[in-house]
Parts: sequence; structure tokens; C-alpha cells
Amino acid sequence: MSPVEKHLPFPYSYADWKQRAKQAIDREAFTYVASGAGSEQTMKANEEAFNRWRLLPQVLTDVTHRDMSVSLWGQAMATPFLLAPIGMQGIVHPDGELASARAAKALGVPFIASTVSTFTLEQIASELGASPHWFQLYWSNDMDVTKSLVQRAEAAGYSAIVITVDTALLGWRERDLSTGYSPLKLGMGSANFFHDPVFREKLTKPPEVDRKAALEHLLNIVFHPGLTWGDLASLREITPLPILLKGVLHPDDASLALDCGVDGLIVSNHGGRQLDGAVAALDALQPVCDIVQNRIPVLFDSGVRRGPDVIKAIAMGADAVLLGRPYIYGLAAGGEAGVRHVLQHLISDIDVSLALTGKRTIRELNRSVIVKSNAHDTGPVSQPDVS
Ligand SMILES: Cc1cc2nc3c(=O)[nH]c(=O)nc-3n(C[C@H](O)[C@H](O)[C@H](O)COP(=O)(O)O)c2cc1C
Ligand SMILES: CCCCCCC(=O)C(=O)O
Repeated sequence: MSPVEKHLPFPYSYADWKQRAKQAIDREAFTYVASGAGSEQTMKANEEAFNRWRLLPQVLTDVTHRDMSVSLWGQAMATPFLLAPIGMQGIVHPDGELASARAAKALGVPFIASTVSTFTLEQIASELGASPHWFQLYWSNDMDVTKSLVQRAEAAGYSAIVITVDTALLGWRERDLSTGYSPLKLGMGSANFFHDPVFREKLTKPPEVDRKAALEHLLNIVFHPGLTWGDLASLREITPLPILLKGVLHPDDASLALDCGVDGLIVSNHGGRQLDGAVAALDALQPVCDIVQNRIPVLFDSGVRRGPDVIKAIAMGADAVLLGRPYIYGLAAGGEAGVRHVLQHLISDIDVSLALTGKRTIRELNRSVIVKSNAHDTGPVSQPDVS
């Protein structure tokens, strides 16, 4: 970034934040965040899907007093969005998740900490204090380690466990394969494991003595391709916390999740980073909500960029959404202040969009405020392409 750009005011549009992030950080780190799996058609489809739906506002409804809070399992949340679990944030800024957590706390936005964070879940929780936070679990194929991570999260004050279920294996990410860049192999996501007493017990030498062997062990256990619906009961025995599944797209999986007694679902395709060619996440949302019928909360992510996107997803049936890449670009471009600006802008945009839709509260949103647009009417999605 040039000295002049460093002093420019923070931007507003997603494209401008992305551009700033690109200028601020290493090319490989930027590519890791910005890229998707394969040809990236699913990643692009996520944003395009929002453009196929339009809001149908109502007027003269007195929107003087507005409230964007939502409630999940009776717990109030100040905003209808949470920060998505994004691992290894240290690749874009030295303060990584700690900076994002501080910004989230400042604005009352719930934070979801990733298993593969740069800082430990305890360090992140201590930044957040009483501000709401959930823990995202990569269910390790070593059940002792999985159990230890969940128990540590509970002890550190996390109030829900999000199991990511779309990562039986890491997606085929051609742009990262081309650069050979793997932050996990570099150890950027190792903090929770290297500080875990159970993980450490299983090593011949501690990570401080043989980092290479410890990383190799981590890479061997972090995935669990053998996981099935039948395994969910064993996690329920470990923790009383609400359990959500992140990465559900198929309505039949929504039924299975209900049968298994999970407490919430997150409709997501991991931002197009896992299965290229998978359905746009927004296209999967209504079928899942139709199965769930409000029995458990349904959250949504993948492609949320602006206030109207939040309104559309909630109108389709989501209880709340997760914000992903936009806040990471804020972090890359401006650390904690960058994230704070991105969040503040989104909060304001949601507020304005809610009012202009003719609604005062998030609860009032329903399918009557969205219509499918004509195919020829969609136009460009993100400009300019800085990827
Ligand atoms: C750099 C990066 C790292 C991510 N790390 C995780 C992770 O550790 N755990 C997880 O469940 N999802 C992870 N995700 C997926 C996000 O939680 C979320 O599903 C995705 O970013 C949504 O897509 P969007 O950012 O394009 O809106 C990651 C996404 C990105 C871009
Ligand atoms: C299962 C360990 C690798 C996780 C990588 C983080 C992630 O989810 C991503 O999309 O990148």
C-alpha cells in the first residue's frame, strides 16, 4: 500500500475493501482468502444468487423506531448477523482474531471463533468478555482431542458449538495449489492444538521442540472424513451447549439434523471454497427452511455483502446470517479499526434497508418482501474484479 493510500478514509463498498486488502497484504495470503474451489463457479454463484431476488418494499408504515435485534433459543443478539468462523486470521493481520473480536465486542456483534485460529480460544474469549461468542469445531478424528476442545470452549464461556460438516476433506483450491501456499502447514492455525493438553500428550516431543512433527500430527488428525450422523450423539453427551451444523445444503440433511436433535443449522457452502459446482447457498435456503418449519434456528452464509443481502436471506426464512470475507478484508486493510468500519457500515445498511422495506423489526420480514427477478434483469454482480 502506498503512503497516500494508507491515509485514505475507509471505503464503503465491498469491492473497494477487497481492493484495499489486496494492496495491504501478501499476494498469497490475499489469494487464500479471495479464492474458491475449482473454477470458482460456486463462489461466484453465491453473490449472483442475491441478484436474482429483489425486495418488494411497502410504504407509509411508520418506521421511525426500528430494532434489528434477533433472538436465538431465547438469547437476544443485538444484530441479525454474526462474524463467521474464519481460521488463521494472522495471515492478513498480526492481531488476527484478537482484533476482529475487539471490533465485534465494540459493536455487540456475536463472534464465532474457528478451531484453526491463530490465537487460542481462551485468548479470543478473554477479548470478548461478556460479548456473545460461539466456538466452531473441526471435529478431529481423535475423539479425545475433540472432547478436549469442546470442554475448553465451554470453560472459556462460548455459548454454542458450531460443527462444520462440509469439510470431510479440504476443497480443491486451484489458486492455492498453484502458489503452493498453505497457512495450516505454516502453523497459522495451530494455536488451539499446540496449547491443548490432550493433543500434547499424544506427541513424542512437544511442539516447542519438534514443531514439524507436531504440525504433521495436527494435519493428520484435524479432518474426520469418517464422520456420520450417528456420531452426533457422542458430542451431545459431552456438552449441554446448543449444537449447530454448518454447511448443510440438502433438505434431506435438514430432516436428518432434526431427527438427530441438533439445535440449529447454518445453510452454507463455505463461501464456495469446498465443493465447486455446488448450489449457490441462497438457492438452498428456502428448501431447508421449508423442512425445518421454525423448529430450530436456521442461519445462513456465503455471499452476504450488504444490508439488502441480509434482509433477503432473513425474508427467505433465515433467523440470522454470518458475515465472512467482508470483515476479513476490513481486518487486512485496517486491523481492528478496519473491521469496526465494515461492521458499522453493515449495521447502518441493514437499518436503512429494513426501514426502506417498510419494516421496523427483523421479525416482520417474510417472503412477501422478496420476488424473483427476471433472468435478463440481473446485471453485473461485483465490480471491479480485483481477484
Ligand atoms: C479465509 C477463510 C477461512 C475460513 N475458515 C473457516 C474455518 O476455520 N471454519 C469454518 O467453518 N469456516 C471457515 N470459512 C468459511 C466461513 O465461515 C464462511 O462460511 C464463508 O466465508 C462464507 O462465504 P463468504 O465469505 O463468501 O460470504 C473460512 C472462509 C475463509 C474465506
Ligand atoms: C480442516 C482444516 C483446514 C481448515 C481451513 C480453514 C478453512 O475452513 C478455509 O476455508 O480455509
